Amino acid sequence: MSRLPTPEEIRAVPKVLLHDHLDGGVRPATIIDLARDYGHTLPSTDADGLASWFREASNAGSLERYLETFAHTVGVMQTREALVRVAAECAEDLADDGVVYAEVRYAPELHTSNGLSLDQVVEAVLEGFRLGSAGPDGRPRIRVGTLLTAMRHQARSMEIAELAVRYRDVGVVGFDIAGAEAGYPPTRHLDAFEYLQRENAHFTIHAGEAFGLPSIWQAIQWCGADRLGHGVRIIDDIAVSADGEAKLGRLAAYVRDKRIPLEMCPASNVQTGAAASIAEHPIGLLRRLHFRVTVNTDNRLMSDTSVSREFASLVDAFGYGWDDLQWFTVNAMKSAFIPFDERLALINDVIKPGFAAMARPA
Ligand SMILES: O=c1[nH]cnc2c1ncn2[C@H]1C[C@H](O)[C@@H](CO)O1
Ligand SMILES: [Zn+2]
Repeated sequence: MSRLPTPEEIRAVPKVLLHDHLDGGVRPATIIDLARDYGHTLPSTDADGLASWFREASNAGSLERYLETFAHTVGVMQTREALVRVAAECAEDLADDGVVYAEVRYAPELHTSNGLSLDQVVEAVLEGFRLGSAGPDGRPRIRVGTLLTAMRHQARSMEIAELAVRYRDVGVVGFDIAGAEAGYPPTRHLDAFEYLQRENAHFTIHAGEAFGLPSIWQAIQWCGADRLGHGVRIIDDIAVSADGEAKLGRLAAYVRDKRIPLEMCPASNVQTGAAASIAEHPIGLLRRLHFRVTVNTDNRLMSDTSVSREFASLVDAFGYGWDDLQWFTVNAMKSAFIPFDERLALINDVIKPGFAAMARPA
């Protein structure tokens, strides 16, 4: 059997990230700087101590408790300067990890408590991504598209959907809803999703993470989601017999047949209790059954992760090789919210040559 990809090799290949929260990936040292400037009290003022605090507090076993940690990132992301800095550093960190295309999401409504308007929040983040994407020669090292998230327990989704459409030609590529899932079904925001469909706009929905099949069913069949954020609970609609044969229910079959992308976030799911461990994560079964699986970070700070680390942990748990990692990457690029010709160019000109050079060195 050929040698498995090593962490360094994984870092070197071109990767694609579709599900990453801006406020879940702030550098600990930056949080400390900003908290000092804005008088925000933190659980630790030492960068390593703060990093461990986030990791441990996020090992909560429930999505609701996991989400409480965001008070310490969102709390320091309330000015234009802070947002530009956090977004620029996010683009740099992703590019350093070898990510060539990323869709990064955040909820503009969470960043207005110091008086910024929703438009000012969006413009600050776009400026940060522009600055952080440029290499030393000025040429972009990474392409970052933004998804605007509405919080599912609030009632501002229509406003945020309109914001996403307003900024669609200058870097915002789609819309999402996030936050506690139980008790806040996607259909609560049906007017926003119907508006986006009339506008020919793209959106994903966090569904099937902390709640089961009804959430996934609503996201797809009522709301018209292009992709599913997490979607792990789709396995509740798949019966696997003792000999390994899988029988798909109607919803699981629909998701697979329609090639609906699943934005899987293994490390995050273990922390929130959506999966017991990486080795038992539904991604193993779903990959085997050829669902359109993609691999994502969700919150790099809370999970102390990166796309490369997620891949490395899957290599460890499932013995994945280069073909699997390329398959996840091409799946993600195919599922991105940028135009088809641009996705194809990244697949043919960047991703495939990058993997070919690594898997079959000259
Ligand atoms: O995995 C998640 N599920 C639901 N909501 C989430 C997850 N990760 C982050 N969020 C929330 C907390 C953030 O403040 C918000 C916008 O990024 O989205
Ligand atoms: Zn998420």
